[in-house]
Amino acid sequence: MKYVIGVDLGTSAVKILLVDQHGDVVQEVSKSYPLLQERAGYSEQNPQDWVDQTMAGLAELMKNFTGQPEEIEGLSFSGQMHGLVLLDDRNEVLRNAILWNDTRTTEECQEIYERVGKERLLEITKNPALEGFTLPKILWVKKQEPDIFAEVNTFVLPKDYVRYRLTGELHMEYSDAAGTLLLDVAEKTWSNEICESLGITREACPPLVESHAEVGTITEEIAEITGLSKRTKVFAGGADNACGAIGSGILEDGKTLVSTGTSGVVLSYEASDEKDFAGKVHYFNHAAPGAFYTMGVTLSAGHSLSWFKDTFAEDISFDELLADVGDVSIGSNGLIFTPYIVGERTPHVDSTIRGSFIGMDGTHKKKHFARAVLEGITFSLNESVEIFRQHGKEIDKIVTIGGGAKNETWLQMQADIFQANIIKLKSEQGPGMGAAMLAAYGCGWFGSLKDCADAFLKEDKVYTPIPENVEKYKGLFKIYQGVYGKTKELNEQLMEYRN
Ligand SMILES: Nc1ncnc2c1ncn2[C@@H]1O[C@H](COP(=O)(O)OP(=O)(O)O)[C@@H](O)[C@H]1O
Ligand SMILES: O=C(CO)[C@@H](O)[C@H](O)COP(=O)(O)O
Repeated sequence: MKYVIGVDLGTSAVKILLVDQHGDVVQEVSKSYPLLQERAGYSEQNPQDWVDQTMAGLAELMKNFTGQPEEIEGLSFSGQMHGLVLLDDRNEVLRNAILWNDTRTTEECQEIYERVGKERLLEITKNPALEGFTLPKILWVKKQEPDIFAEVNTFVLPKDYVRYRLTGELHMEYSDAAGTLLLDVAEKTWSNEICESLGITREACPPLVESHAEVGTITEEIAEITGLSKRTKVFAGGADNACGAIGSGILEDGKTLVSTGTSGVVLSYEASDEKDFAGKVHYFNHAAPGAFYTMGVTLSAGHSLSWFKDTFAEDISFDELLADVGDVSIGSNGLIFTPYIVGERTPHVDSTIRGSFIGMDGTHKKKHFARAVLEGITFSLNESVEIFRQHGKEIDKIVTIGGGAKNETWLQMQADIFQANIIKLKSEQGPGMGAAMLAAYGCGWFGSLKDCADAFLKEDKVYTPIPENVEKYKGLFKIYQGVYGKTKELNEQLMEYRN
């Protein structure tokens, strides 16, 4: 038998899938690492934690693998997007990575608009300046940590760094480069204009490759530590949402995906770069050759749920926490949650807004709060679904992936709130599967990613909207939408009290 490995470097954990030639997941290993939140709005991780946990995960997987290491022909990556990893001239890491959900860079976003121009930025990158993207983080380090900035030789994104440590080769690929705000998305080149306007040297931008490009093999040292063969080919991989799209078969027009990982994403396939969403949703290069995708992002989807669990129910599992949410009626007995616990991106680009529980009542128990959290996250995602519908997209079927797809009540809730059939695949690990598929395609097992998707992806269950629930949620969604405007000013006033 032949195998490939997909490594998904998520925000909560690295998830590693061993996938056989038929597309069956024969082993799955997950290793978590901490999120470092030193101050409100800050979010960092130590790149060494990613490397250590990836090695540990690969070693565990190989220990349980009964075949020969050489049967694993290829390995590829999916990675949390936008995170800034700064390297010196020996490719040593200069500081903790600043992540996609870090919102300290509002001033730098303004600077980008002033120097490049809002319209011009949208023309080149197809995206607005958002705090989470990489370029404002580079500018923040330049201004706030000049000594570190003086040492910078190059910058990469999270999975690029881990791939470098496995192969000794340093690259970035287009789907992740698109999220830096330094790429000319249509031309697929680093933008000289943006680099020059903001004083970033072109040499700091790493070489660009396609997602299915073979970039090297496992080094001897890593082969020894993990048990992998040093002949295993390593392919560049893609941004986690691009890989999630591949791993969910979002490879042609009309296909939509919802992901509930740490972030939440509603993603739609685009055959060209020519649509105009006026920057309301992100517009990036797909990891499938020549294609694109658009997406709306909820900054704290699974993160809201894990925050709630860690704060109020630390000692129980997600399954225990959610065991009785199905007994609570729609609307959580008059309780609404907005998931803005680190600010928001879609539809409200706002780093100051924070979350709320509205309608707390003396009768509410933990199960009401837990259900309200699920409902609030799903309402937030529905705002992205609405933007797509307003731009003419027909959305009657959505593939669902990510940690949140493990819960049946949540999946039915998605069907009722999105008013669409929700398709759960056999594996909810879309990004890891997408990475494995890039390796399978790169190894030449299939003529196209679409052929690979047809062979690998299997539907498990479909959740259809229940008309009575749909009606109830329509009213609640309107109330939810009102909360942002009513809490915006209050949150601005609270700013001075935040650490
Ligand atoms: N059994 C479960 N039921 C519902 N949600 C879950 C469950 N297990 C994990 N989650 C949610 O999934 C999130 C992690 O999803 P994942 O796709 O692995 O994220 P990431 O790729 O960002 O690391 C957690 O933050 C948590 O909220
Ligand atoms: O910032 C974005 C997309 O623009 C996030 O979606 C990150 O890519 C992190 O993904 P997860 O860890 O939640 O999968």
